[in-house]
Amino acid sequence: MGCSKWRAAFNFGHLKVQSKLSVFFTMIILFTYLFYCLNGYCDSLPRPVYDQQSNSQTRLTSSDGIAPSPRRLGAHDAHDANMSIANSFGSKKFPQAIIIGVKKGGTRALLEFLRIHPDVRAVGSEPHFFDRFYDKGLEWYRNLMPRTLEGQITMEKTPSYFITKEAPRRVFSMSRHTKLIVVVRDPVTRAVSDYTQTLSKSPGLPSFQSLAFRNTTTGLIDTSWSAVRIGIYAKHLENWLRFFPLSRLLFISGERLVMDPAGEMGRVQDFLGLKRVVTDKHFYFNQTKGFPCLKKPEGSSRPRCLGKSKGRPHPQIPSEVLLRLRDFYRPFNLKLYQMTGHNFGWD
Ligand SMILES: Nc1ncnc2c1ncn2[C@@H]1O[C@H](COP(=O)(O)OS(=O)(=O)O)[C@@H](OP(=O)(O)O)[C@H]1O
Repeated sequence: MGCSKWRAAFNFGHLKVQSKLSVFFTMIILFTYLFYCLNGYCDSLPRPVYDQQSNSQTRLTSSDGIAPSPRRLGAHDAHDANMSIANSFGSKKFPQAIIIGVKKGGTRALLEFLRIHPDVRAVGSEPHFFDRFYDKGLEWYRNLMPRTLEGQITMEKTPSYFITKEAPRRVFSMSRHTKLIVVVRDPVTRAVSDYTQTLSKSPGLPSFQSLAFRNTTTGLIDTSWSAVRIGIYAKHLENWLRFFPLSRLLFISGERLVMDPAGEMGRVQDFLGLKRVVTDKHFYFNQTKGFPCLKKPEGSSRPRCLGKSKGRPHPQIPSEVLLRLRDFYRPFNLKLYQMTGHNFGWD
């Protein structure tokens, strides 16, 4: 009985076979569309550019800093689904600006602060293309980049580029117009910070002083220890200046980035030709962490500080060791001040 009703409803006998077929296919398309909509896939329809831009600001990354991981977001998951929309628009470009150093200078803080700017899109993790993965080729590198819309800047940060001999030539051959940002920090504190990081991974590490000195009695510094070598900024900078004019480089003070993040961010935005969108309104000083944190980091509406590995306590190093290291760095620091025309006030 039921079957005959259906038969009657779908009785297209008066139509030609061709018309029957076209009605049949139309219904299949309609049902498929309905099925997809019920499952939430209709969201992938094109959206106005304004939406794409606002979504692009909430992109997630795998950074070790303040960007939340997709799983941690929970209630925001529905919102995340829209992010793939933003990602399917725009195009992947080579970075126009790179934070090339220095390790432990405050490079993560700088990148996370920049990422709240709507015209900046950056890779969350460190690509290490110009030092470790250069043989993978430029297309591999470009594919790592987020999609950008007209007027947006693509960025990445890999602090080891600054000390990599081949990096300046390689970056130059990608584009001579690449803007380079270097976050420098007192080389003595930087060395201790570097040591603290290694110590956290290998608790049995020898003492700082036994690694820093080639000979403890003469006080000869071991420049082959990377924690020391990285801090000879003037030497590394010479390599970059063989390929790039000084005007293509911006030096950010790691100390000022902590004391006055908005001030340093103003300089970065000017250098990148961006509107000064990131201002003091975006920061608050977190007393517990002892560092500035973001009121509203990218991809989150809640205030967030950088992760535990950023801004951690340093082990106590004997003051005579630090003084000896300070003496060692002084001439190189002065050279850096001279080369950059900027006194970082470490001496
Ligand atoms: N806002 C804020 N919050 C937390 N930490 C901050 C911030 N600004 C700068 N810093 C300093 O950044 C240091 C880590 O530097 P990097 O991010 O360049 O390290 S890394 O090379 O990527 O491992 C880290 O070094 P440590 O203090 O030794 O942990 C911090 O001093």
